[in-house]
Amino acid sequence: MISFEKIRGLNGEITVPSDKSMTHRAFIFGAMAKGKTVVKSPLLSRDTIATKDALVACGVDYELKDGDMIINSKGYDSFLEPDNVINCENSGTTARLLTGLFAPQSKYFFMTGDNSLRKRPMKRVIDPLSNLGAVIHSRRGFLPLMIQPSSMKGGIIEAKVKSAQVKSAVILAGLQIDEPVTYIEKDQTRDHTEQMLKYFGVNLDINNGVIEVNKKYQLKSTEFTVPGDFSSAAFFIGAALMFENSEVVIKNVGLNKTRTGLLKILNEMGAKIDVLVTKEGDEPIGDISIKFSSLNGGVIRGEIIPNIIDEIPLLGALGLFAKSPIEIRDAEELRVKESDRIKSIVYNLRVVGAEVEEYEDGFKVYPMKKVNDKGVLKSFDDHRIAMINILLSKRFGNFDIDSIESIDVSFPDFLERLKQIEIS
Ligand SMILES: O=C(O)C1=C[C@@H](OP(=O)(O)O)[C@@H](O)[C@H](O)C1
Ligand SMILES: C=C(OP(=O)(O)O)C(=O)O
Repeated sequence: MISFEKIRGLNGEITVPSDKSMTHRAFIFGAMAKGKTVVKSPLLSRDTIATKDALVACGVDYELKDGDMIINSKGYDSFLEPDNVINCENSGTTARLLTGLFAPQSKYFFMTGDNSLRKRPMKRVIDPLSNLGAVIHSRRGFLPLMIQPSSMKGGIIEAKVKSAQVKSAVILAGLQIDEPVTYIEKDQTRDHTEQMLKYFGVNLDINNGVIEVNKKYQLKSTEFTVPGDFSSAAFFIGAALMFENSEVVIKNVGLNKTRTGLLKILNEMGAKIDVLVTKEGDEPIGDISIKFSSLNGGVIRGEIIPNIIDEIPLLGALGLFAKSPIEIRDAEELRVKESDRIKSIVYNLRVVGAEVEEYEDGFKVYPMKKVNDKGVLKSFDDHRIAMINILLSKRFGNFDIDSIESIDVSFPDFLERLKQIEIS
């Protein structure tokens, strides 16, 4: 059990850890490319280390030097067959992307994960990869799974779920297959795989949600710098809007437009947010400034949902402080994250005293009327829920949290960085 003193606000300039999604991909692409790749300022957290360790098991060399990851690889045609089970730990991105990477390898791979990951669906990647000829056995669509040698062929895959991980798994397989592989998604999901492949010398044909991997590609080794993680920055953006007297600048954040929907939503709700782009390009970077502002509520649904998927629980917490309810719909994907994030956020907002309605695909949070005297917030072993609980605990001062250990998945030094800008 842990509790925090109440704070009054946040003030100052801060940076956030490097992007988790981009670090996973940089580690994977660096392993696929022949030669030496330098990944500058990667995120070193439980999730990204799981990806690196899996690739070390395939014979790829990773060396950390002054905070940069130096990858030496003979290329994906020379991966070794791991002689043990690969543990993807807590990381859905590791499990889904590596299933796509390994499926065409004509080797045996055994994969598992921690208690949370073993409950998360893998059928969503097994089915499309099997349609391309992969042979994958799983425990009823969940980890553990086994990939068996097969001969994969081209094909057209239509997205059944709004998931960048599924899209990326199909692309990673497609890059190793001689025949064309096409992936069609109706709702745009984060496109780091497509954008970052350009840095590794691969330009995919992309048109209106149709992504074509036309042939087998070899990746070129390169140098890639990972910017700050927008989803981690979101906690400071949210905090600045939860604590009056706040004024925060978050430096060097990745601003890929398939990730920053939260800014658009908050702007529409009346938040004072400015963005200064410091580097244009396929993966733009910039500084985000936020001043405390009171928000109007609203209904959020439709195609923006995949863009804000990891920030939705935080939006729920902001609903407590808005002038009218915040309602989220079309977000059923939240139910299969590290925890059932609809259940988790609804539970915690009720602990602090909020009126909340739960729906199969979302929730509705009413503005806070009366704060409960005390209670225990639960993190459900979910890093993003744990960080929201820390903010709620510091905002109200009278709630304990059962555990915050899970934050090492994406933001190991969250408390230390928050402390740098706290006004007590
Ligand atoms: O591709 C990625 O790096 C991710 C995609 C999203 O998951 P889904 O693909 O399951 O939506 C997101 O929630 C996760 O944090 C990271
Ligand atoms: C859902 C998340 O990650 P993953 O799916 O990689 O476990 C997340 O970081 O919020």
